[in-house]
Amino acid sequence: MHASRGKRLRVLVDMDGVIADFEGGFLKKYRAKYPNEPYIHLQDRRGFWVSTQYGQLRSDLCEKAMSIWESKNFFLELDPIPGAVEAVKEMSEMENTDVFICTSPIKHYSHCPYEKYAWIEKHFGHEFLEQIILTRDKTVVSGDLLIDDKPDIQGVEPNPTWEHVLFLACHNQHLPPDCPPPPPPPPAVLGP
Ligand SMILES: Cc1cn([C@H]2C[C@H](O)[C@@H](COP(=O)(O)O)O2)c(=O)[nH]c1=O
Ligand SMILES: [Mg+2]
Repeated sequence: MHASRGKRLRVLVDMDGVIADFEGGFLKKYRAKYPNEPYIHLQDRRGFWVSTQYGQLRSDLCEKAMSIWESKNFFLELDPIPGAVEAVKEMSEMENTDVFICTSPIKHYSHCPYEKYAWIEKHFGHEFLEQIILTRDKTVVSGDLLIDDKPDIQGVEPNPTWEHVLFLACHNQHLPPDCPPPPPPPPAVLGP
């Protein structure tokens, strides 16, 4: 459809959970730093926010979880999701197609923005640095498709130009297709 109108297809590809293994990298480093604390197996992950689910497990674990991705080298040392780098490179070489990496940095900015750039350079090469979009609000970015593992992508623009393609991840694989995420469960009631 786009090619017949002479228009190029613009694909926005998320980074964490789509091309970089945020969940696997988190769990590995969390268990190494807090070997005596409880943790959540990847198959038991529910909901986009790791910090929220760890906070539900025990309130102080929310901050412990956050300390992992706020640490130096967390983002830089993430493994690629198997096949993802190759797939994005292939897509970026397709005719009439422009690919951008569209990723949200954390607000604790000491390491994350730099490391996201360094990760892209390491896995895609220097040229690909032209194709990075760092934003906390993906709704204001224009594109045709946004491939992203977050089920609900919200921001100031109520009608983004892109169509959201939900990328399968451990935290969203139980959601029914095309449905908004369920509300969070009520806090667990602890016995006496
Ligand atoms: C799970 C989780 C993630 N974050 C941060 C980590 C990343 O910087 C963004 C997610 O970026 P994406 O572009 O939407 O993939 O969010 C966080 O702060 N807390 C969490 O629990
Ligand atoms: Mg993501």
